[in-house]
Amino acid sequence: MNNDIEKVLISEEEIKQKCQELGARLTKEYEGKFPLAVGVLKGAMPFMSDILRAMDTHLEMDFMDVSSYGGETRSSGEVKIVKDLDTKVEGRDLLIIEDIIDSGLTLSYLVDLFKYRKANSIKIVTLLDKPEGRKVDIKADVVGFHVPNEFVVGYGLDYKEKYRNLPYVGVLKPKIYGGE
Ligand SMILES: O=P(O)(O)OC[C@H]1O[C@H](OP(=O)(O)OP(=O)(O)O)[C@H](O)[C@@H]1O
Ligand SMILES: Nc1nc2[nH]cnc2c(=O)[nH]1
Repeated sequence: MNNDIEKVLISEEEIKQKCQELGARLTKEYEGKFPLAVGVLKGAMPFMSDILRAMDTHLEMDFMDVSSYGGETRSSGEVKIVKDLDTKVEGRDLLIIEDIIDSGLTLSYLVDLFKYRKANSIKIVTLLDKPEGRKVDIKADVVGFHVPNEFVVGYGLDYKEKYRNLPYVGVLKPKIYGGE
């Protein structure tokens, strides 16, 4: 699997340090509160696991699965709920955890949904931000790293469901896209 990677953009060590730093920051921001951390499946799973374990505060976890993409790398522009939360959102302080904001369609849909469901507050935390991909105006409150306008994989991010288990973020060799 590692042989399929052309270049590493963000190393395992850099991700570890960033999770500690952001976890400490969120610990202060949520002191005395009981936030509901919402992981957006599947990509956010590794980041959610690491950043929440770096937070020294009580919190609740739940998961949402929405899909804004077809089978491959291009956005269809559609967002649909594949799995909804089990938890009531009304009155809660939401901490949405994402792996990447690209077009912004996924998060824009989720923020509107959670506002409609009367969340008390909504904070967006994303490991990666790809500002050049934006199609709608949305910003994260907490960003780990900015990435260039390239398709990235690893640490939750897939290409055809593979590479999510890479411990770093990188770019695939061109032959992988053309090789099937
Ligand atoms: O800003 P956007 O252009 O909407 O892209 C970001 C979304 O795309 C990816 O999810 P995907 O729908 O591929 O599902 P996955 O997490 O299960 O891979 C990623 O995990 C984000 O949720
Ligand atoms: N794997 C992957 N999924 C994405 N979803 C939106 N942008 C990306 C990206 O660059 N890589």
